Amino acid sequence: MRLERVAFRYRRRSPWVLRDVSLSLPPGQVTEVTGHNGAGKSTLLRLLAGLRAPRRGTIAGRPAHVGYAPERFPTGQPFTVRTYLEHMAAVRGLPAADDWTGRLNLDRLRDVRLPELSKGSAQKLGLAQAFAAHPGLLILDEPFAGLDSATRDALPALIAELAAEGSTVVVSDHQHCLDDLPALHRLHVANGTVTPATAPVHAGPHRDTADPHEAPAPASWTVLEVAVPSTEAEALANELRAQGHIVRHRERSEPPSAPARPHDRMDTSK
Ligand SMILES: Nc1ncnc2c1ncn2[C@@H]1O[C@H](COP(=O)(O)OP(=O)(O)OP(=O)(O)O)[C@@H](O)[C@H]1O
Repeated sequence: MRLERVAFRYRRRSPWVLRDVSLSLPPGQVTEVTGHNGAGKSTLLRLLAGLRAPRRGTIAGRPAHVGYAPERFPTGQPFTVRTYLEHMAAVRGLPAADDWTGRLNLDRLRDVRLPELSKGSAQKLGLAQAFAAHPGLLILDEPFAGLDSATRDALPALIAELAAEGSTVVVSDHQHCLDDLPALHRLHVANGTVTPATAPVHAGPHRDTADPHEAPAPASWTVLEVAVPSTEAEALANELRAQGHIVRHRERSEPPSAPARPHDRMDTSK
């Protein structure tokens, strides 16, 4: 898929959101899109998905099947999760695919009506319908926002799986949850332009607001292991992520024994 000198603004006299954007998105590539609030990430994703047409320039080679999960999934529709996914499959001429509800931890909500879904569950349904589209192009707009830890941790592997099957995947993700994916391609949106971001965009405790062109990555990283009761894990993980830290989630049935002496602390620099 190729964008050639694409420019876009929402209204004829409003400011240009994107100007002169040229880029290629090959099959099987996962691309992370970053940029400040209001930079134009969602706009770029809507153009890629075909929901908006460029005012200038061309977009060529868009795959026939596009899966798109918006930043905020609309829940005003009069369906249950199950009937919504069945309708979407029918509209697309595909068999109803149940497996994505299971893989996105939505199974127990299959008979819940959309307006009754929590924000995170609605987000998962948006992802399920996008994955179920058998997409040659998968567009996910801030998919990690509002997800529970288990789904957040599972999502990169699901994205990588689709890419391995040949899908072109584009994800806006200001939390950098995809940084562990090998061969992740990065684009940065700023001032109406879209440029490759070559280095990993880690900028320490304030990653959410960091600009890769302004904030150098720290020289070294320390991995701390913190054990908390499961009931407190999600709140703490969200708090740490909000501060810009990278958080991984691992369940244990037994509490780890507390270190007996100060030098027993686990403090591993990498
Ligand atoms: N439907 C719309 N009509 C008019 N202007 C819009 C519309 N959607 C977005 N904009 C404007 O386009 C610009 C880019 O918005 P966009 O949502 O693409 O940015 P973003 O990088 O995704 O921001 P965020 O990180 O806050 O989601 C902003 O100035 C925004 O106000």
